[in-house]
Amino acid sequence: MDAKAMKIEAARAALEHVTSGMRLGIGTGSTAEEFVRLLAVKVAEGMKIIGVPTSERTAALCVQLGVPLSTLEETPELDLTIDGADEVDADLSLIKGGGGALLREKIVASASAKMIVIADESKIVDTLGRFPLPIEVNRFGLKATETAVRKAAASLGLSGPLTLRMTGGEPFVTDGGHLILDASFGRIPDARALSDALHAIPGVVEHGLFLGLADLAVIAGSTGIRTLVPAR
Ligand SMILES: O=C(CO)[C@H](O)[C@H](O)COP(=O)(O)O
Repeated sequence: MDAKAMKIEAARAALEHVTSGMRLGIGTGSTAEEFVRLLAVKVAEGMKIIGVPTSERTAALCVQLGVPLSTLEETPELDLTIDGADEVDADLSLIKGGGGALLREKIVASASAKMIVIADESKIVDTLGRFPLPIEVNRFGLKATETAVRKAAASLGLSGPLTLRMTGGEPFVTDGGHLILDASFGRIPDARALSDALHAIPGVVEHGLFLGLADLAVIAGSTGIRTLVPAR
């Protein structure tokens, strides 16, 4: 099975957790997009759901495929969010934000009674940090925020390149109008401590550590699907 086929299988298995009447958070990224495609088929067959997308990109795909949408203003409490991840550990702590949607993804997941992560097995890690940690920052005071992030990381024994995410020669701008610093700190032994330290920096809008949010991971591998629950 190639990577795309694994993403489709993970999305298909997660779809079994969706029932008619649900208010659904809908993630961002290539795996989440496979989920949207399969969900659209169910909707066309009569399944009644209302979706809250985690990005403009996901919203556009849902509109194109006829998946009914709402907003968190209209629908502030959701039953289930299904989203991809860049890394998943045994506690179902995640790194997210490879697609730049981490802020809305975290808001939507936090508004949901349950979060299911869908991924192929390449995303499983022993310790978070192989994938650069996305940190969404305000444009104002970028250099000062960068310095503060370096100091916060250093206080936890972490260091490494902090790179402003670019696209087409310009800084990448999130749906919320912010910038992203990708932090290549390597292994993050205490993700909670790093999360707290980053949240204490005023210029940091949000970061891609999703701790205690995922309830179930549906992981597709060459030998089939396995589900993981948090080891915590
Ligand atoms: O967090 C995300 C977007 O902000 C994505 O869920 C994450 O990057 C995984 O994407 P993909 O399914 O394409 O590997």
